[in-house]
Amino acid sequence: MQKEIRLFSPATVANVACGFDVLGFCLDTIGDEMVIRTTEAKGIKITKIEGYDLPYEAEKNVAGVSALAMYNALEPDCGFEIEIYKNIKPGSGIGSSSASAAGSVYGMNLLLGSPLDFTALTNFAMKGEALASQCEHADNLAPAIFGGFTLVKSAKPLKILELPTPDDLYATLIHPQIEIKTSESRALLPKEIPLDHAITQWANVGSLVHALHTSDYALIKEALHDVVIEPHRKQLIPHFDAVKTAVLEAGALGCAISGSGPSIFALSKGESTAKAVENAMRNVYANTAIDFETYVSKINTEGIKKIN
Ligand SMILES: Nc1ncnc2c1ncn2[C@@H]1O[C@H](COP(=O)(O)OP(=O)(O)O)[C@@H](O)[C@H]1O
Ligand SMILES: N[C@@H](CCOP(=O)(O)O)C(=O)O
Repeated sequence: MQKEIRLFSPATVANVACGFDVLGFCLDTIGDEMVIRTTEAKGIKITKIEGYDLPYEAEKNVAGVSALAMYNALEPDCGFEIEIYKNIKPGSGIGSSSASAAGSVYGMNLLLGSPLDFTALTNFAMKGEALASQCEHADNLAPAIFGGFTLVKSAKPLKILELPTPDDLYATLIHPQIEIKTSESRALLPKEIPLDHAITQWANVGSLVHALHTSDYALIKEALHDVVIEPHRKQLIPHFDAVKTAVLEAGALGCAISGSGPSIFALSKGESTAKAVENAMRNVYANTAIDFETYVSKINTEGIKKIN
Protein backbone atom coordinates (compact mmCIF):
# COMPACT_ATOMS: atom_id res chain seq x y z
CA MET A 1 0.00 0.00 0.00
CA GLN A 2 1.23 3.50 -0.89
CA LYS A 3 2.15 5.66 2.13
CA GLU A 4 2.92 9.37 2.15
CA ILE A 5 4.07 12.03 4.52
CA ARG A 6 3.99 15.87 4.40
CA LEU A 7 6.82 17.78 6.05
CA PHE A 8 7.75 21.32 7.04
CA SER A 9 11.45 21.64 6.27
CA PRO A 10 12.81 24.78 7.93
CA ALA A 11 15.25 27.48 6.86
CA THR A 12 18.44 27.68 8.91
CA VAL A 13 21.21 30.14 9.68
CA ALA A 14 24.70 28.67 9.29
CA ASN A 15 27.96 29.99 10.78
CA VAL A 16 26.25 32.19 13.45
CA ALA A 17 28.97 34.83 12.97
CA CYS A 18 32.05 33.13 14.44
CA GLY A 19 31.40 29.44 13.65
CA PHE A 20 32.11 29.04 9.93
CA ASP A 21 31.01 25.56 8.81
CA VAL A 22 30.35 24.39 12.40
CA LEU A 23 27.58 26.43 14.07
CA GLY A 24 23.97 26.81 12.96
CA PHE A 25 20.44 27.36 14.21
CA CYS A 26 16.97 26.57 12.97
CA LEU A 27 14.24 29.10 12.09
CA ASP A 28 10.58 28.82 12.93
CA THR A 29 8.59 30.86 10.45
CA ILE A 30 10.37 30.21 7.15
CA GLY A 31 10.61 26.88 5.37
CA ASP A 32 9.62 24.60 2.51
CA GLU A 33 6.98 21.91 2.47
CA MET A 34 7.69 18.51 0.99
CA VAL A 35 5.62 15.40 0.35
CA ILE A 36 7.42 12.05 0.29
CA ARG A 37 5.52 9.00 -0.96
CA THR A 38 6.36 5.32 -1.29
CA THR A 39 5.89 3.73 -4.74
CA GLU A 40 5.86 0.15 -5.98
CA ALA A 41 8.26 1.13 -8.75
CA LYS A 42 11.84 1.16 -7.47
CA GLY A 43 13.98 4.31 -7.53
CA ILE A 44 13.70 8.00 -6.64
CA LYS A 45 11.52 10.36 -8.66
CA ILE A 46 10.90 14.08 -8.17
CA THR A 47 7.32 14.52 -9.39
CA LYS A 48 6.46 18.11 -8.47
CA ILE A 49 8.37 21.33 -7.76
CA GLU A 50 6.49 24.55 -7.03
CA GLY A 51 7.82 27.98 -6.13
CA TYR A 52 11.16 28.05 -7.95
CA ASP A 53 12.53 26.60 -11.14
CA LEU A 54 14.75 23.67 -10.11
CA PRO A 55 15.81 20.46 -11.86
CA TYR A 56 13.49 17.44 -11.81
CA GLU A 57 16.32 14.94 -12.50
CA ALA A 58 17.09 13.33 -9.12
CA GLU A 59 20.84 13.53 -9.81
CA LYS A 60 20.67 17.32 -10.34
CA ASN A 61 18.43 18.24 -7.42
CA VAL A 62 19.88 18.20 -3.91
CA ALA A 63 16.73 16.46 -2.59
CA GLY A 64 17.24 13.69 -5.15
CA VAL A 65 20.98 13.32 -4.53
CA SER A 66 20.57 12.86 -0.78
CA ALA A 67 17.58 10.54 -1.34
CA LEU A 68 19.60 8.41 -3.79
CA ALA A 69 22.53 8.17 -1.37
CA MET A 70 20.22 6.80 1.34
CA TYR A 71 18.24 4.64 -1.08
CA ASN A 72 21.36 2.97 -2.49
CA ALA A 73 22.68 2.27 1.00
CA LEU A 74 19.43 0.82 2.40
CA GLU A 75 18.11 -0.91 -0.77
CA PRO A 76 14.46 -0.83 0.41
CA ASP A 77 11.85 -2.91 -1.46
CA CYS A 78 9.91 0.16 -2.61
CA GLY A 79 10.65 3.41 -4.44
CA PHE A 80 9.93 7.04 -3.45
CA GLU A 81 8.33 10.09 -5.05
CA ILE A 82 9.28 13.56 -3.85
CA GLU A 83 7.24 16.75 -4.16
CA ILE A 84 8.91 20.05 -3.24
CA TYR A 85 6.92 23.19 -2.39
CA LYS A 86 9.70 25.72 -2.22
CA ASN A 87 9.37 28.91 -0.19
CA ILE A 88 13.07 29.44 0.48
CA LYS A 89 14.66 31.10 -2.54
CA PRO A 90 17.74 29.19 -3.77
CA GLY A 91 20.92 31.15 -3.13
CA SER A 92 19.37 32.92 -0.13
CA GLY A 93 21.90 32.16 2.61
CA ILE A 94 19.17 30.63 4.76
CA GLY A 95 19.71 27.02 3.80
CA SER A 96 17.45 26.58 0.77
CA SER A 97 19.44 23.62 -0.53
CA SER A 98 19.75 22.19 2.96
CA ALA A 99 15.96 22.22 3.54
CA SER A 100 15.49 20.05 0.44
CA ALA A 101 18.46 17.76 1.07
CA ALA A 102 17.37 17.15 4.66
CA GLY A 103 13.64 16.86 3.91
CA SER A 104 13.87 13.98 1.45
CA VAL A 105 15.93 11.71 3.72
CA TYR A 106 13.96 12.66 6.83
CA GLY A 107 10.67 11.75 5.11
CA MET A 108 12.00 8.49 3.63
CA ASN A 109 13.29 7.46 7.04
CA LEU A 110 9.87 8.02 8.66
CA LEU A 111 8.14 6.05 5.89
CA LEU A 112 10.60 3.17 6.41
CA GLY A 113 9.85 3.04 10.17
CA SER A 114 12.82 5.20 11.30
CA PRO A 115 15.74 2.76 10.90
CA LEU A 116 18.27 5.63 10.93
CA ASP A 117 19.23 8.16 13.61
CA PHE A 118 19.58 11.90 12.92
CA THR A 119 23.37 11.71 12.48
CA ALA A 120 23.00 9.05 9.77
CA LEU A 121 20.33 11.16 8.04
CA THR A 122 22.61 14.20 8.16
CA ASN A 123 25.40 12.13 6.59
CA PHE A 124 23.19 11.23 3.59
CA ALA A 125 21.85 14.79 3.34
CA MET A 126 25.45 16.07 3.10
CA LYS A 127 25.74 14.29 -0.27
CA GLY A 128 22.91 16.49 -1.55
CA GLU A 129 24.29 19.65 0.02
CA ALA A 130 27.61 18.98 -1.73
CA LEU A 131 25.89 19.27 -5.11
CA ALA A 132 24.94 22.88 -4.32
CA SER A 133 28.00 24.12 -2.47
CA GLN A 134 30.78 21.79 -3.76
CA CYS A 135 31.47 20.88 -0.15
CA GLU A 136 29.91 18.44 2.35
CA HIS A 137 29.19 21.01 5.06
CA ALA A 138 26.59 20.12 7.70
CA ASP A 139 26.10 23.45 9.49
CA ASN A 140 22.66 24.02 7.88
CA LEU A 141 21.63 20.36 7.81
CA ALA A 142 22.28 19.66 11.49
CA PRO A 143 19.98 22.41 12.83
CA ALA A 144 17.34 21.55 10.17
CA ILE A 145 17.30 17.90 11.28
CA PHE A 146 18.04 18.17 15.04
CA GLY A 147 16.43 21.62 15.62
CA GLY A 148 17.78 24.44 17.83
CA PHE A 149 21.47 25.37 17.82
CA THR A 150 23.97 22.73 16.73
CA LEU A 151 27.73 22.43 16.51
CA VAL A 152 29.37 20.14 13.98
CA LYS A 153 32.22 18.75 16.09
CA SER A 154 33.59 16.96 13.02
CA ALA A 155 32.32 16.32 9.50
CA LYS A 156 34.31 13.11 8.92
CA PRO A 157 33.37 11.13 10.93
CA LEU A 158 30.24 13.15 11.45
CA LYS A 159 29.65 14.18 15.06
CA ILE A 160 26.98 16.72 15.95
CA LEU A 161 26.48 18.38 19.33
CA GLU A 162 23.05 19.77 20.23
CA LEU A 163 23.33 23.11 22.07
CA PRO A 164 20.66 24.64 24.32
CA THR A 165 18.50 27.57 23.18
CA PRO A 166 18.01 30.42 25.68
CA ASP A 167 14.25 31.03 26.09
CA ASP A 168 14.14 34.68 25.13
CA LEU A 169 16.38 34.58 22.06
CA TYR A 170 14.89 35.77 18.73
CA ALA A 171 16.33 35.98 15.23
CA THR A 172 15.64 38.79 12.77
CA LEU A 173 16.60 38.42 9.10
CA ILE A 174 16.68 40.52 6.01
CA HIS A 175 16.87 38.74 2.69
CA PRO A 176 17.82 41.09 -0.17
CA GLN A 177 16.37 39.50 -3.30
CA ILE A 178 19.66 38.83 -5.04
CA GLU A 179 21.20 35.38 -5.46
CA ILE A 180 24.58 34.45 -4.03
CA LYS A 181 25.59 30.87 -4.74
CA THR A 182 27.26 29.20 -1.78
CA SER A 183 29.84 27.62 -4.12
CA GLU A 184 30.85 31.06 -5.47
CA SER A 185 30.87 32.68 -2.06
CA ARG A 186 33.13 29.88 -0.76
CA ALA A 187 35.54 30.35 -3.65
CA LEU A 188 36.28 33.89 -2.37
CA LEU A 189 37.67 32.70 0.93
CA PRO A 190 41.39 32.57 1.74
CA LYS A 191 42.98 29.16 2.34
CA GLU A 192 45.03 30.52 5.24
CA ILE A 193 44.20 32.99 8.01
CA PRO A 194 46.42 35.04 10.35
CA LEU A 195 46.98 33.47 13.77
CA ASP A 196 45.61 36.50 15.66
CA HIS A 197 42.32 36.23 13.71
CA ALA A 198 42.13 32.51 14.46
CA ILE A 199 42.65 33.19 18.18
CA THR A 200 39.85 35.78 18.26
CA GLN A 201 37.52 33.50 16.30
CA TRP A 202 37.95 30.36 18.40
CA ALA A 203 37.64 32.39 21.61
CA ASN A 204 34.31 33.68 20.25
CA VAL A 205 33.07 30.18 19.30
CA GLY A 206 33.92 28.84 22.77
CA SER A 207 32.31 31.87 24.42
CA LEU A 208 29.14 31.59 22.32
CA VAL A 209 28.74 27.90 23.18
CA HIS A 210 29.24 28.71 26.89
CA ALA A 211 26.79 31.63 26.64
CA LEU A 212 24.10 29.39 25.10
CA HIS A 213 24.56 26.89 27.93
CA THR A 214 24.28 29.57 30.61
CA SER A 215 21.70 31.85 28.87
CA ASP A 216 24.27 34.64 29.26
CA TYR A 217 22.97 37.29 26.85
CA ALA A 218 25.83 39.71 27.58
CA LEU A 219 28.33 37.02 26.58
CA ILE A 220 26.30 36.17 23.44
CA LYS A 221 26.70 39.85 22.51
CA GLU A 222 30.46 39.74 23.09
CA ALA A 223 30.85 36.53 21.08
CA LEU A 224 28.80 37.36 17.97
CA HIS A 225 31.69 38.60 15.81
CA ASP A 226 33.31 37.19 12.71
CA VAL A 227 36.82 38.43 11.94
CA VAL A 228 37.61 35.59 9.50
CA ILE A 229 34.86 35.31 6.87
CA GLU A 230 32.83 38.54 6.98
CA PRO A 231 35.65 40.83 5.74
CA HIS A 232 35.86 38.74 2.53
CA ARG A 233 32.16 38.22 1.87
CA LYS A 234 30.52 41.44 2.99
CA GLN A 235 31.27 43.23 -0.28
CA LEU A 236 28.82 40.81 -1.99
CA ILE A 237 25.98 42.15 0.16
CA PRO A 238 24.76 45.67 -0.61
CA HIS A 239 24.49 47.94 2.49
CA PHE A 240 25.84 45.26 4.85
CA ASP A 241 27.72 47.74 7.07
CA ALA A 242 24.74 50.12 7.21
CA VAL A 243 22.40 47.28 8.26
CA LYS A 244 24.83 46.12 10.94
CA THR A 245 25.23 49.61 12.40
CA ALA A 246 21.46 50.21 12.38
CA VAL A 247 20.51 46.92 14.06
CA LEU A 248 23.14 47.26 16.79
CA GLU A 249 21.76 50.76 17.51
CA ALA A 250 18.28 49.20 17.67
CA GLY A 251 19.43 46.88 20.44
CA ALA A 252 20.45 43.62 18.70
CA LEU A 253 22.97 41.45 20.53
CA GLY A 254 24.87 40.91 17.28
CA CYS A 255 24.54 40.84 13.51
CA ALA A 256 26.37 38.94 10.78
CA ILE A 257 26.02 37.33 7.35
CA SER A 258 23.57 34.42 7.35
CA GLY A 259 25.33 31.42 5.80
CA SER A 260 27.05 32.57 2.62
CA GLY A 261 24.67 35.53 2.17
CA PRO A 262 22.96 37.61 0.89
CA SER A 263 20.69 37.27 3.96
CA ILE A 264 21.84 39.08 7.10
CA PHE A 265 20.74 37.91 10.55
CA ALA A 266 20.64 39.48 13.99
CA LEU A 267 19.99 37.88 17.37
CA SER A 268 18.09 39.80 20.05
CA LYS A 269 16.84 39.27 23.59
CA GLY A 270 13.06 39.51 23.46
CA GLU A 271 10.52 39.77 20.67
CA SER A 272 10.01 43.53 20.93
CA THR A 273 13.73 44.19 20.38
CA ALA A 274 13.72 41.69 17.49
CA LYS A 275 10.87 43.69 15.90
CA ALA A 276 12.68 47.00 16.41
CA VAL A 277 15.68 45.38 14.72
CA GLU A 278 13.44 44.36 11.80
CA ASN A 279 12.34 48.00 11.39
CA ALA A 280 15.95 49.13 11.44
CA MET A 281 16.82 46.62 8.69
CA ARG A 282 13.81 47.68 6.60
CA ASN A 283 14.69 51.37 6.94
CA VAL A 284 18.14 50.79 5.49
CA TYR A 285 16.82 48.91 2.43
CA ALA A 286 13.67 51.03 1.97
CA ASN A 287 15.73 53.77 0.35
CA THR A 288 17.39 51.45 -2.17
CA ALA A 289 16.28 49.86 -5.44
CA ILE A 290 16.74 46.33 -4.06
CA ASP A 291 13.65 44.27 -3.15
CA PHE A 292 13.86 42.52 0.20
CA GLU A 293 11.96 40.37 2.70
CA THR A 294 12.36 40.49 6.47
CA TYR A 295 11.47 37.92 9.11
CA VAL A 296 11.33 37.71 12.89
CA SER A 297 11.56 34.16 14.17
CA LYS A 298 11.87 32.26 17.41
CA ILE A 299 14.60 29.67 17.36
CA ASN A 300 12.92 26.45 16.20
CA THR A 301 13.96 23.75 18.63
CA GLU A 302 12.01 21.02 16.82
CA GLY A 303 13.60 21.08 13.36
CA ILE A 304 11.91 19.33 10.44
CA LYS A 305 8.47 18.10 11.35
CA LYS A 306 5.62 16.07 9.97
CA ILE A 307 2.52 18.18 9.25
CA ASN A 308 -1.15 17.22 8.69
N1 LIG B 1 15.98 21.37 -4.14
C1 LIG B 1 16.80 22.41 -4.24
N2 LIG B 1 16.63 23.50 -3.47
C2 LIG B 1 17.45 24.57 -3.58
N3 LIG B 1 18.48 24.64 -4.43
C3 LIG B 1 18.72 23.58 -5.21
C4 LIG B 1 17.90 22.42 -5.14
N4 LIG B 1 18.40 21.51 -6.04
C5 LIG B 1 19.45 22.09 -6.64
N5 LIG B 1 19.66 23.33 -6.15
C6 LIG B 1 20.73 24.26 -6.57
O1 LIG B 1 21.51 24.65 -5.44
C7 LIG B 1 21.90 26.03 -5.56
C8 LIG B 1 21.39 26.78 -4.32
O2 LIG B 1 22.07 26.33 -3.20
P1 LIG B 1 22.99 27.33 -2.38
O3 LIG B 1 23.84 28.12 -3.32
O4 LIG B 1 23.66 26.53 -1.32
O5 LIG B 1 21.90 28.30 -1.75
P2 LIG B 1 21.31 28.37 -0.29
O6 LIG B 1 22.28 29.24 0.45
O7 LIG B 1 20.00 29.08 -0.42
O8 LIG B 1 21.20 26.98 0.20
C9 LIG B 1 21.25 26.58 -6.80
O9 LIG B 1 22.23 26.52 -7.83
C10 LIG B 1 20.14 25.59 -7.09
O10 LIG B 1 19.82 25.48 -8.47
N1 LIG C 1 29.13 27.32 6.09
C1 LIG C 1 28.54 27.53 4.80
C2 LIG C 1 27.06 27.79 4.97
C3 LIG C 1 26.32 28.08 3.70
O1 LIG C 1 24.98 28.39 4.03
P1 LIG C 1 23.91 28.74 2.90
O2 LIG C 1 22.63 28.96 3.65
O3 LIG C 1 24.41 29.97 2.23
O4 LIG C 1 23.87 27.55 1.98
C4 LIG C 1 29.23 28.73 4.14
O5 LIG C 1 29.29 29.77 4.80
O6 LIG C 1 29.69 28.60 3.00
